[in-house]
Parts: sequence; C-alpha cells; structure tokens
Amino acid sequence: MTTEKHTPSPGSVRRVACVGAGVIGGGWVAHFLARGYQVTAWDPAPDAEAKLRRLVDAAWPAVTELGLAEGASRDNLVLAPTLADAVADAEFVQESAPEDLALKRDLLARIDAATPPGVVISSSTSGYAMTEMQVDCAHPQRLVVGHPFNPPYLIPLVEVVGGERTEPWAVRWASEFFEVAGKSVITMDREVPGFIANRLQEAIWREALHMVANGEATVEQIDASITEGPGLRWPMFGPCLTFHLAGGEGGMAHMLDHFGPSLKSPWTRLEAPELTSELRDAMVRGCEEAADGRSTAELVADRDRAVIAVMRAVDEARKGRS
Ligand SMILES: NC(=O)C1=CN([C@@H]2O[C@H](COP(=O)(O)OP(=O)(O)OC[C@H]3O[C@@H](n4cnc5c(N)ncnc54)[C@H](O)[C@@H]3O)[C@@H](O)[C@H]2O)C=CC1
Ligand SMILES: C[N+](C)(C)CC(=O)CC(=O)[O-]
Repeated sequence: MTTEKHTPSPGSVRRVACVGAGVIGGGWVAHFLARGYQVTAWDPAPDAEAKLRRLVDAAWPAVTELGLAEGASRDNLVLAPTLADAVADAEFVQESAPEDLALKRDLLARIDAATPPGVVISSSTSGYAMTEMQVDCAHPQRLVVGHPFNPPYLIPLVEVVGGERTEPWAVRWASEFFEVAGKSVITMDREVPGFIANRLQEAIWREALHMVANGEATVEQIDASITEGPGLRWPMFGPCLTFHLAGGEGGMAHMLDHFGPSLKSPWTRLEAPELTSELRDAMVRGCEEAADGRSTAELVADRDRAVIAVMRAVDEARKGRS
C-alpha cells in the first residue's frame, strides 16, 4: 500500500483518538480499550467524562466476556481538555459527533488541521457521503467513512468508504486497521447514500413506519415479526442466501421465477426495481458463490443448526435480562 510518509502501519498503531463520546463514540472507546489501545477522547459536553466513564463501565462486562486483548484496561483512557490535545499524538482518529452535515464539515476540518500528517481520520456518520464532509479539509486524501453498528464494542461490522478526494491508500489502510482492531470490514469502492446496511435497514424502517402510521401493525407486531421470524435466519445467512433456500432445490433461480412477479405487488411502499435478466443472473450468481459449493441439503443443515443455536442463545440471554 503506498501511504504518506508519516503513516504508521495498521498493525503498529497503539494510540487512538475518539472525538465525540456519546452512544457511538463511547462504544468505540470501549472497543478500542478492550483491544488494548491507549485511547484519548474529547467531547465538548460539560458532563462528558462522567458519561463516558459510565458507558465504558457498562460495556466492560460484555467486552470481558468476549475476551480482552493483552494489556487492555479502562485505565488506558484519557479525556483531553481540547480537540487539538486529543488528536496531537493520535495514530488513528474516529469522529462520532452528531449527525449534522455543517457540524461534521467544520469539525473534520478542525481535526484535520490538528492531526499529525499521514494519520487516517474516520467518521462514524450513518449516511453522509465523505465527498460532502471533506470539503473544508486541507488534507482530504486521508479522510474515510468508518460506519459502525451499535454498540461498536459488540457488533463487528464497519463499512469503510472514501470520498471523491480520498486517496485509495487511506481506504485500504482504514480497512486493514479495523481488521487488526477486531472488526469485520466491508470496504466499498463507491459512495452509496446510507452505505449498504443502513440502506437495507432504512427500507425496513420506512415500511415499519408506514404500517404504524396506517394502523396496519403495532410496534410489538413489527418487532416480533423480525425476532420470531426472519431475524432468526439472518445471523447465519443474509437476505440473499436465505431466499436462495426459499427456492428449494431450484435455488435463487426458481425463487425469482416463482416470486419475482410479486415484487410488483403492493406489499411495499417503495418502488420495485425492474427485474432485468442481468439482475436475475447477478443474484443467482452471487448466491451460487455464497453457497461456496455446498448442496441445498448442506445449506439447509447449516442454516437449521445456526437457527437452533441462535434461538438457544437468545433464550439464555433473555433469562439474564435486567
Ligand atoms: N446511534 C447509533 O445507533 C449510531 C450512530 N452513528 C453515528 O455516530 C455519530 C454519533 O451519533 P451518536 O453517538 O448516536 O450521537 P450522541 O448524541 O449519542 O453523541 C454525540 C456526541 O457528540 C458530542 N458533540 C456535540 N457537538 C460536538 C462537536 N462539535 N465535536 C465533537 N463532539 C460533539 C455530544 O456532546 C455527544 O456526546 C453520528 O454521526 C451517527 O450518525 C453510527 C452508527 C450507529
Ligand atoms: C439508527 N442509525 C441509522 C443511526 C443506525 C445505524 O447507523 C447503524 C446501526 O447501529 O444500526
């Protein structure tokens, strides 16, 4: 990877700065502490330190259960008095300030001005494109989106994508760093509003709100429809491979030929995509690749084993609920 002169290798990073220490920034702090990093945090709220330490304390049993890295300690957290102090020695910066475009533009420019040259700066934004956020930065080439999931210390996924002025090395560096730091990374090669997972989540969310607004379903029914239904399959297979199995031995090809026409039915308030032969073939091909040579029977057995394991795990977790 061709990086800038001062860029540390992803595996050598020890000092991380977290800017914004609310739900997500605090979750990142807990994650990095649990992975053994020295963390400096900054947040302008007057009660930020007490709130952040409470958040880290609340997360600690969970990260301990998952297994702490060597040297991991809550004592490795320092609250900086200013933004410039927070990032002055950082080898990586994660920004998690409120989802407000003007605020992020200004804040990222200030972070960029105070962070050592070559150090990658990542934003937790849930949906803004980095192209829109990096406009006022003097060194936009090192800014990426690293979109986490709540809570970042438990949910592995981070979606990484650059903006038009981000250089490819920064995207590769961030992806490699997040992997080293114990995350599961999807690196996107183009900007998509909402990235991948939020685009999917927002589709469900929009429909849920339509149903509640129209009195078609209750919040409880909507949540149960996922936790007692499709949600049990998703920990093992995503929506594509799950529906591949809905086609039985015929797989995704039969599934699309059988149920494709119902995409035009008024089940959803969203516009249905045109089911072109290219789209059909891409879906079939993608599912065959994901199946990785496993037969339908093998996939069914894998899915069923996983669903049973998840149901048992969820039952256990529910028993321990506070
Ligand atoms: N809450 C969620 O489930 C998720 C949120 N995100 C993203 O993470 C970011 C933060 O969201 P949350 O943690 O939920 O918000 P939050 O409201 O819990 O925390 C935001 C924090 O930023 C601080 N802050 C305010 N102005 C600031 C500034 N100028 N500079 C630095 N910090 C400032 C606030 O004092 C607060 O502690 C957003 O971009 C959001 O889209 C991403 C994934 C999930
Ligand atoms: C609600 N949200 C859009 C901020 C959620 C996310 O961005 C990811 C998540 O944690 O589901």
